[in-house]
Amino acid sequence: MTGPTERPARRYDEQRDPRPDRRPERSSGGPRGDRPGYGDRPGYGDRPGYGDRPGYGDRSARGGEDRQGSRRPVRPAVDLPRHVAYQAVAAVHRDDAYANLVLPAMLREEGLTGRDAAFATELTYGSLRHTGTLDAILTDAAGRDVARIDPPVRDALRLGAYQLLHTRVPAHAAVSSTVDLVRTVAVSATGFANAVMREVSSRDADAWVAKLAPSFETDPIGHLALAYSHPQWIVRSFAEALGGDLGETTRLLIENNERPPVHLCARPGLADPVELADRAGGAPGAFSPYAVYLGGGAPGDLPAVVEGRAHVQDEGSQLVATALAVAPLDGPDSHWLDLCAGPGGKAALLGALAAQRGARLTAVEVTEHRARLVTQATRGLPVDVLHTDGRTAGTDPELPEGHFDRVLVDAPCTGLGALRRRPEARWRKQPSDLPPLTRLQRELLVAALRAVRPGGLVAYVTCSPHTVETHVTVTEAARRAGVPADFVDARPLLPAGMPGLGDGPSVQLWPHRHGTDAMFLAVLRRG
Ligand SMILES: C[S@@+](CC[C@H](N)C(=O)[O-])C[C@H]1O[C@@H](n2cnc3c(N)ncnc32)[C@H](O)[C@@H]1O
Repeated sequence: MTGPTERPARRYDEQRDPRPDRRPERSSGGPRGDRPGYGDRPGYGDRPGYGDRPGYGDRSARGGEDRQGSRRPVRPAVDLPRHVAYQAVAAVHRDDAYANLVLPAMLREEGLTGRDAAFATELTYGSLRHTGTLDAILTDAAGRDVARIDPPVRDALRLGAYQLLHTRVPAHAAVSSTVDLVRTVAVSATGFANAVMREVSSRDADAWVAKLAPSFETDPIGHLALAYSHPQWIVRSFAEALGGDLGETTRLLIENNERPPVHLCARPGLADPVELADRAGGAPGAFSPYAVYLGGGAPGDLPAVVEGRAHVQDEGSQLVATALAVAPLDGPDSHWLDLCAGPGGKAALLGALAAQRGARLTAVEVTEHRARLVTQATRGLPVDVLHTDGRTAGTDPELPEGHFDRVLVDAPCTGLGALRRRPEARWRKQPSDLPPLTRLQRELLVAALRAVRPGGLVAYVTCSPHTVETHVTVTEAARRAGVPADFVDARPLLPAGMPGLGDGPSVQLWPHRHGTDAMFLAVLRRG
């Protein structure tokens, strides 16, 4: 069993690109001083271990002076990409921020583009994904539990260790830039940081895994968790959903550590995916007739997205929403319902399909802010947004019993199927999240079965493959619904020839098999 193999071909050697003139400043009158969200943000100083240190860019913290106060030539402190990566990682750990939200904002604010933006992104996402393994290595290298290292120093060391073990940044550059970074946040810890980084650099990633991971033979889950940086309970749940196949589980873990492409949905009747792919420099999707794959860039700036003819949406999400729309149905077919609609990706696709079919979609969302997002996402489409609790479906006069022909329950879930898109998520989720979520999932599905008409269809969807959120929830809800419900084979509702769909009747998509998020789909027909 080998360790992580992720080694981007990108070289980033600060020796070649020091950019001293682009160093961020945090002087009192400078642009950073009064900017919310960075060093002077409200609350920054309240957190133990973060706030009481010299801020980044403070010259006294940059190595311009030694301990005796004598001047040495001022060296560049930290290049802007590393600085931004550090700030993003610190915000994730300090403020519970989401990397995919804070990082783009920081990149924009700092004017980082192209290779610099790619490097900052790689460092941020990579070190967050690999946190579990990096922490085990840092604990060993430091000779003390990583939890006992000051948070700012710990974040800097994680970034440094990531560069050493998972990028082609030369070791000397990774070590010296990390020490420089530590100097800006905890000047007294530079010697410690230097020693830890040198120790980390004494082995490559595979050798560290060989040293620290339990053997695959005696503890396969523990081994995979450390080798591929996932919590053990998540590895166990993936292995279970994959029928105990640890080879496949390994491929999934590897895929979760890769940066996924952006997927667009060309809204049916409003955009042509081939044309959109041409214009956006992407490629049409492999499975969804509406999908376009992009290598990166800023999809929100594309004219088709700005004009509401396309939206960003994982191909798996497109496939499960489309499956509900194409499932054969006898009788009327004009009332569609999306019971968990926010922020509106599937409602937008279903709304566009409803427009072509003379149907109308009711989109329900319990959170006001997210209900507003649904309204924005579905503007111009035959969609009515209802800000209410979906569990009232079948009893609420606006969501009458037996009224709807097709119902989607895209249930709130742990999101374990989308870990590749949310680098920090795997460390935030807990097994204790499951019981309240599965109760809610069951109640929403029971409500959906009340609201659908006899003969009508309900699609139950999660972006989690955890069997408690998928098979157990569906089976339990069908049992408790109080109306008859039969499983429909969901496999023929996906594009012909799509491989790896299993034995049915439900379908589990996988990043390593299909290149999609791990979406689960079960389709029920009310008797
Ligand atoms: C997985 S997300 C749905 C994603 C959405 N279908 C899309 O494609 O953009 C689940 C949504 O259900 C909402 N939700 C949670 N509990 C709900 C409830 N009781 N009734 C209605 N919506 C609920 C959450 O706020 C969240 O927006």
